[in-house]
Amino acid sequence: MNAALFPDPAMNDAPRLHLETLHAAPVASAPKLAARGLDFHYDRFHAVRGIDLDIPEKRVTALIGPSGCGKSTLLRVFNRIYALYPKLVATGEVLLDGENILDPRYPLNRLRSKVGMVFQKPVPFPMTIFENVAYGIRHHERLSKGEMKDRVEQALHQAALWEEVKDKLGQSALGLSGGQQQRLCIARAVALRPDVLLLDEPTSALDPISTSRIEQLVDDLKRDFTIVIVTHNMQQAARISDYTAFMYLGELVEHGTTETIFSNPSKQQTEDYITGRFG
Ligand SMILES: Nc1ncnc2c1ncn2[C@@H]1O[C@H](COP(=O)(O)OP(=O)(O)OP(=O)(O)O)[C@@H](O)[C@H]1O
Repeated sequence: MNAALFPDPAMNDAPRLHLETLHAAPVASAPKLAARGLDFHYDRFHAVRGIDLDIPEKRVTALIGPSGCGKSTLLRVFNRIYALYPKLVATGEVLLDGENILDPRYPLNRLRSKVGMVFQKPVPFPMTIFENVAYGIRHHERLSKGEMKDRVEQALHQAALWEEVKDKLGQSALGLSGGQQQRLCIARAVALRPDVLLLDEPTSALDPISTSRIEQLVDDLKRDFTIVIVTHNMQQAARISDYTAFMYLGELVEHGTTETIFSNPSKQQTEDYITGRFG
């Protein structure tokens, strides 16, 4: 299905979870990220099957589906992280701005700077808050001390963490709360100024208040980044995503605007899942 033909939910004034028919203009631009005939094998296990999916630019796309359906695998293929391990094979294409990132000639360094990832459990490096953010930047760019300071501050602002840490940048990141650590991981990712942010269940280890801060943050970040988020939480998908893709047993069952998927899905399986009849 082609997201370019979908109405653009972000152009609609209706608040989230207000499930009305949209009358917004279609998204005209080419997708930022797209899977074409994508398959993935863990050795002999065929985990992702024939996925065709368009991810629109500067929008939030949620990947939902029951445990083991391949959401995290698909997300990991989007930044070729699987390439670190033997016997893991992706075939087909993942196009980032039209270029196939699965092509081994696509430089991994470039990919890492364009596609950032945040994992389920926040894992700060055992170093200072400042160094956590600066570390990745040093791998990709040569900045003066002043430029680095500005860049770290900007990333911490973008991750809505600056006010809480500005007076303790030299302290260990391990002393932050779980929610703060996750925002630090988001700061680390956005500090590289990627085009795409992949979030793998970023709130599943967090309390409700931290979860709501991250959700608000995701809504803010989509001004600057294309976001793909894996979530088990249907309410969360409905609250924060513009598009939703429902997967089952490695296949993409249905993909559309979040309003359509939640109010008027075309497949029975989708309806059963979002209404909690299975999964
Ligand atoms: N490293 C691995 N080696 C072999 N099989 C794996 C590996 N990782 C995942 N799988 C299998 O691939 C399938 C998809 O897993 P994946 O983690 O992508 O699902 P998921 O939808 O993200 O699940 P969950 O919601 O529980 O995190 C599952 O059947 C899983 O057992």
